[in-house]
Amino acid sequence: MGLPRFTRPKGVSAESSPNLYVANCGPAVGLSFDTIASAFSTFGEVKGVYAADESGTRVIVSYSEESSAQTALKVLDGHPCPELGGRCLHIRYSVFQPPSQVDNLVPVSLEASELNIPGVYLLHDFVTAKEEEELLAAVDGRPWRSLAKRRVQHYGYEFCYETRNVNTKRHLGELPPFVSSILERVLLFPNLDDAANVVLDQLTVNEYPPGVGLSPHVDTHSAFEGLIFSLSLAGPCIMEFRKYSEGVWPSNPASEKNVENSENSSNFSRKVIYLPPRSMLLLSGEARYAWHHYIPHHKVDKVKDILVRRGSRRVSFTFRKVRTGPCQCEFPPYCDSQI
Ligand SMILES: O=C(O)CCC(=O)C(=O)O
Ligand SMILES: [Fe+2]
Repeated sequence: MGLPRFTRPKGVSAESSPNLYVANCGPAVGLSFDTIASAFSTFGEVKGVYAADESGTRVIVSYSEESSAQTALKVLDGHPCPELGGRCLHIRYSVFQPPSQVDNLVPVSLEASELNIPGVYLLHDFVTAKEEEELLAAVDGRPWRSLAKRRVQHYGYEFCYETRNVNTKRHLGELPPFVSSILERVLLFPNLDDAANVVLDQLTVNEYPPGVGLSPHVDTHSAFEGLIFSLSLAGPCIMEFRKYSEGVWPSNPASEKNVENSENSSNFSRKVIYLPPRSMLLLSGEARYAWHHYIPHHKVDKVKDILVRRGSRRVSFTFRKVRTGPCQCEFPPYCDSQI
């Protein structure tokens, strides 16, 4: 049984609720959940008794009616309870805790192969710490454009966030010299069928402050070709992949907002990977065309039971090839060129 999402209120004067946080009570002091439910049912119908935390000495008693919780609190708080071996309970109203910012509930993979999504690859230490420093210095020497929550730079072609597309008629010029060695190195990526065809001509640099992520999206099929490379620098993050059942995936940015923090994940599969600094992610095939990618807006991520702080910033370099004709991918339900 997972822990319920009810906790002890922070202040003393919490609002009344049908859920009680009961301390000095639980399996670790010899009281089973059934015994506790039976004692508390004197005051009304008990919906459930749950561990409040891992201690075994604090429980949540959940009543059907708020009035039952009020009576139980009045009678039992600070008084010995004869039905519980005379124990003196400490009771407060409990409050509903929204889903944790940190605990994503989906285990975070360290390797792309664990995800079982065709077309996702991750290479660790794609650049050295020195190269990372140089790349950061290079972009910090160029003008940033401020968006609502993060800063961006575009090279090759500008990406327009309103249309989620690029104006192919407005070429901004070659990609800057400071990424030349990266462009050469991506050709050596072990998972490319036809390296000769990889001529990346668009670069978006994103700078995320702590707690800022990116809404779930698929890079527009008609805007970019099939390979998307993303280099993570300066700070880590996690990336979630979502595959929506056909027909329910959000087809426009406005509806994406509604699903961003959706608890109702029955409409999509979720997989999560950890992106350490200096790693290069490749999205291709199904991963690029049919899965949304999403960076949760966390300051801290839970990775294999370890809390990993995002750092003062994360800077990503996303390399793509601008598409000149319609997309003819094998994923028509997800393709803006084929709907
Ligand atoms: O920051 C990243 O790694 C991903 C950026 C991204 O998905 C995008 O620019 O479309
Ligand atoms: Fe993207």
